[in-house]
Amino acid sequence: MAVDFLTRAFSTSPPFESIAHLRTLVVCSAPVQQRKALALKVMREDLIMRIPHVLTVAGSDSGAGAGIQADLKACAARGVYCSTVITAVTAQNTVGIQGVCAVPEEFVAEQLKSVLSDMRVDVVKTGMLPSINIVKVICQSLKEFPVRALVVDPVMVSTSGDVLAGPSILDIFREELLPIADIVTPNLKEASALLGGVQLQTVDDMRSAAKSIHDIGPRHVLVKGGDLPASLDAVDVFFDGENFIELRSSRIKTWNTHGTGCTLASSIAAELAKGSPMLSAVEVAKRYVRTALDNSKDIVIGNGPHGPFDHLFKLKSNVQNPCSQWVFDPNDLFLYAVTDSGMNKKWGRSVTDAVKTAIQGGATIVQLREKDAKTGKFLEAAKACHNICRLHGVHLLINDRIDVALACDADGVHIGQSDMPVAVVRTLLGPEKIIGVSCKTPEQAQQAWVDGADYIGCGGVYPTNTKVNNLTVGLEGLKTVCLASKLPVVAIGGISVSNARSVMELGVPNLKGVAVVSAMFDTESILVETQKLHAVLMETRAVVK
Ligand SMILES: Cc1ncc(COP(=O)(O)OP(=O)(O)O)c(N)n1
Ligand SMILES: Cc1nc(C(=O)O)sc1CCOP(=O)(O)O
Ligand SMILES: [Mg+2]
Repeated sequence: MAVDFLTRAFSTSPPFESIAHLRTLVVCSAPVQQRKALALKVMREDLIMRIPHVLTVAGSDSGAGAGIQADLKACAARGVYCSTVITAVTAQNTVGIQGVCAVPEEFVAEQLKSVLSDMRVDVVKTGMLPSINIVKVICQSLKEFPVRALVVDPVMVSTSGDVLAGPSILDIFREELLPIADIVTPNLKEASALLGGVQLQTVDDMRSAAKSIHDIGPRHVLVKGGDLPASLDAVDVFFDGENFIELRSSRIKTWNTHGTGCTLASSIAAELAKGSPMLSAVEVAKRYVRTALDNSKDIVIGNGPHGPFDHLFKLKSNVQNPCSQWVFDPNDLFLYAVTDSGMNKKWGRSVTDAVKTAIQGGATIVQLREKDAKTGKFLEAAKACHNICRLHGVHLLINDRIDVALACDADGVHIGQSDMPVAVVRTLLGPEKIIGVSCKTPEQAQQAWVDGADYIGCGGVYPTNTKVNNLTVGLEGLKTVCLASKLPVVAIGGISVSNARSVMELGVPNLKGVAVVSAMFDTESILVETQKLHAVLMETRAVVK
């Protein structure tokens, strides 16, 4: 049925506008005598609500910071179902591991069969695997019951330094488990052990290790650099067999890091189960772990040096859609439309028409900046614009108003230096939402990165009438901020068709686009002016590249 449905879907013409529209088109395009049966099947599919499912195969941590318990909490937080196969029971707390009791491999096999033969598991994630035979049993079960993806966290040593799987396990990891893994996520010690004890001290070493581990057989490798000297940023190296991607973030200063490895791997599994591509899954999982750590700095549980953190921090604040999968791409900043209620009023347009036309003209991201709107009207407009943006695959951000962004489940917010602090906004919105911050200086840009923003808006590049008393930083100021920024930058302020080229020709790699208000919305034709801006940007992109 699924294949049949997809075949029809992709041969559907004209293009469908929504899944509901597509389903109707598919049913109507079937021969008359098949339509009723097809409609019933489609309705039944609509009614069956499948929840993405991760099976974790790992050890139990009695302290509940890591292992099976961390996996269950992470999956719950990320909105997927998690079943469990327990490979070992540990007596463990925040001080260390007091005892380990491995589960006999026959009983691991029995648990695997129970789950895999009955439930539709999307992704399997492995953690602590205390014996060679347990690894064999897992590989065998996965042959018998294939799943969509296998995430291997090659757990060997706990945060407290206790050994959870000895060197004898390495051969079977290399020979049987890694070759069937979709991603393996070693930390520096584990990567070194997998490669026979090579020294890993720099990011270049991590790249070589990622490549060598990839040669063993997994499709993707994430070498986690958390153990690099604490003075450096946190860097993980992702390798897909062709490209290396350094995933950098500032370090969160906290002792509560017990269980981060398990949580990251199960969060990656959760995103894969929802259908994310691998790099997006890794990025979202990293952001989730980072936000959880940031929200758990003050927790005190136990007397040991590394306490657990709060996976379910979101329960303390607003709950967002856990199944959203759409990750921010800095290139979305290319042509950034920022609305203005005064301008729409002047030209007699609704904000929804203005947004729709800007997107038709080539806007790649939209911000609702409705300074005069009352809250109720703003929310109404935001909901309507969000529907339009979703339909066109364009992110919608809300200027200043975190409450409105939450209420309409917008993709994020843009805030200024005197608005709510980024870290607080991040807690309110969660790890997946986009946060942009206005910055005029290198110091502000650095702080935005440390606080977990996604991009910065830098201006005014030129004088503007849209924002009163706005300081103009000029092209030089923009360049200085771009060079100091670890985040992508969008330029704003007085930018139009006549000067957009000069802005983009600064040629700084993290300057990703221009944000425009009046040159788009204070015009007779939003469509024509947006198209012109888009064309200029495309030309400069070709030249700068
Ligand atoms: C993309 C982008 N950059 C900068 C701003 C300005 O934000 P802020 O400093 O909060 O000023 P107001 O827009 O609230 O007047 C922006 N909105 N968008
Ligand atoms: C909203 C805003 N922020 C700025 C900043 O410098 O941070 S300049 C600005 C107004 C941009 O409007 P226009 O494209 O009409 O000049
Ligand atoms: Mg603001």
